[in-house]
Amino acid sequence: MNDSIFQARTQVQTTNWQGLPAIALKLGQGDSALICLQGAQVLSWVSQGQERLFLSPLAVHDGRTAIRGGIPVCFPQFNQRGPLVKHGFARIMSWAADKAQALGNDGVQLKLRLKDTEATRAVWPHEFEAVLTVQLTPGQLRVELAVNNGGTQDLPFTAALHSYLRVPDVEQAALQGLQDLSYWDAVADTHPRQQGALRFGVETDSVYPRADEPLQLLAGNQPWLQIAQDAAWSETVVWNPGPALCATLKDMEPASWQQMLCVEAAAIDAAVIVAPGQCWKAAQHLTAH
Ligand SMILES: O=P(O)(O)OC[C@H]1O[C@H](O)[C@H](O)[C@@H](O)[C@@H]1O
Repeated sequence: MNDSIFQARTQVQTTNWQGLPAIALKLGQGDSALICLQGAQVLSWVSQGQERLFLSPLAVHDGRTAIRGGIPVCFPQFNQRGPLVKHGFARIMSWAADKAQALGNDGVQLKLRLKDTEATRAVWPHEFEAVLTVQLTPGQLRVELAVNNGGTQDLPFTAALHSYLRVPDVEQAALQGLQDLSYWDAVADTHPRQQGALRFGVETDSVYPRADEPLQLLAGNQPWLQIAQDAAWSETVVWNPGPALCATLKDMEPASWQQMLCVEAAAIDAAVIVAPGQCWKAAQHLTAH
């Protein structure tokens, strides 16, 4: 699929990832992204010649299992905070892609849609349309989740953009910007206050309130990524399984925990409620250094 509205060197191609339908975006400047229709999941983002997202070499690709890596969309339930499958059904369903559109001089935007079906209504009795908008511009990836309530009842949900960021070595990484915030350490089940930057090496699973300023992820002492989230994402979840939990995850190599860090834009502590006819939307913005 090449489109004349694009600059000669901006490319949009239908392709596949491990046999699953996918769309590849590439800018004239060289940055690229790969989006799988299963889950509307961004699986790859290459900026300045470096892969910025982690995708497990053992990720399952059977079309019905959650894909380990990239940016899974958790909707309409985060984790096991409700009766639905873990992290909701959106990540294991096939979304429909609109035609890609040009964005500025050298950018591209792709919207993917998921609507209620008989199967979703059977487990979650709501009429909805979720729209994931992926915007790729030089050095930046912006991912927005919108949820439209097409029904006559309030639509309550929790959600997250469960971004798996690739890092050269998580034990040499630091995440800045969450200091002084009180958070829930889900591993210890305690509510401490964050002292300084986050460092990694053991299992980390923590829920922070959203910080006012963008977060900075350092690799060694070098800036690696900036992570920002719109205010409607009220929480940030930071997850790394560490060596012990990673060894038990069938779709991760034992050492994979060293190459990833999940920094998730989340709306989970209180359910979002969308009134009939209304829309909720919020984006996560990743900027490569
Ligand atoms: O293995 P998954 O179902 O993809 O979940 C992976 C992780 O997601 C989030 O980060 C949660 O906070 C973790 O508790 C969970 O283990």
